[in-house]
Amino acid sequence: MLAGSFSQVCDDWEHFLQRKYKPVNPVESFRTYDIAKPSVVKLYKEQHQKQTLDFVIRSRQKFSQLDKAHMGIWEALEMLNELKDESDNDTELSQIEHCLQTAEALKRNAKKERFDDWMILTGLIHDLGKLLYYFGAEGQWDVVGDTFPVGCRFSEKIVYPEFFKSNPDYYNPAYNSLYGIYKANCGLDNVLMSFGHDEYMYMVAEKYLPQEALYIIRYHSFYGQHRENAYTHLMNERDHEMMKLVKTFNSYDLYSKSDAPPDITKLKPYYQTLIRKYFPDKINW
Ligand SMILES: O[C@H]1[C@H](O)[C@@H](O)[C@H](O)[C@@H](O)[C@H]1O
Ligand SMILES: [Fe+2]
Ligand SMILES: [Fe+2]
Repeated sequence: MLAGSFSQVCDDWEHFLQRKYKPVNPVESFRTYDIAKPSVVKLYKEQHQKQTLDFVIRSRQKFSQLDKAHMGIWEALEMLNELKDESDNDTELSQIEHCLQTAEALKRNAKKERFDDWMILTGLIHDLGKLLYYFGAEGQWDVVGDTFPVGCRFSEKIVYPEFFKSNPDYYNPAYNSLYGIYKANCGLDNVLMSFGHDEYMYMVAEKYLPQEALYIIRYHSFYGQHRENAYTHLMNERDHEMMKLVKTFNSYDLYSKSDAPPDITKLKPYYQTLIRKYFPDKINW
């Protein structure tokens, strides 16, 4: 036990040094999974093993009821304050801080980029689905991390593709061809993604936000597509249009992680007003 935690401290320290002395190129120093924290590797090992088509169908069913809580957006953000995302190699901050960093980065560029205010709001709430962790998820592996389609071949472009070899679907001929259970260009609407905070928050926000915002929330962790373009064969026209927005959003989600921690109390009034414009006081989770 003691030896275990000692080696954990050593691993973390080594990771810290590797990151600290890696040449700082603002873009290249993010998502460097070749020098990942041990918690990140462990997370993806479990995620890739357990996210099967069957699991996704059951999780969607379980969480689409929205019977887990009834609360407001800011309340939800505060609840997320304690959560540290084990899959994230780039931030040690809590999730409320990450959400505010993303929103603030979008706000700073809003005029220049002509972002509507819902884009800023999307930054604020995009990771709120991580509350799943407190609502009966099985661990962090079904809450955080990059997402990918299930029911068809796992792309080699997904982080740690080798871990898919312990997923039973990897060996199922109905699921391991290029299209698997899907048709060419069927649209991501018709594709089942690994279950996690994106899909859950999409369900929670569905009644309240414009389609573009919902699309960003639903696919923001789909790096296999928005970064690697590995699933274009499943996309339709609408996906191509919408995916541009996801790419734009991603640079604010990712690169704001190096900004200074936000002053939560100072920012609260602005965001409460913005939240009120789109959401009622309390919503179903
Ligand atoms: O580790 C991160 C984190 O969990 C993010 O919230 C998610 O959107 C990313 O895809 C993932 O790489
Ligand atoms: Fe996320
Ligand atoms: Fe995020």
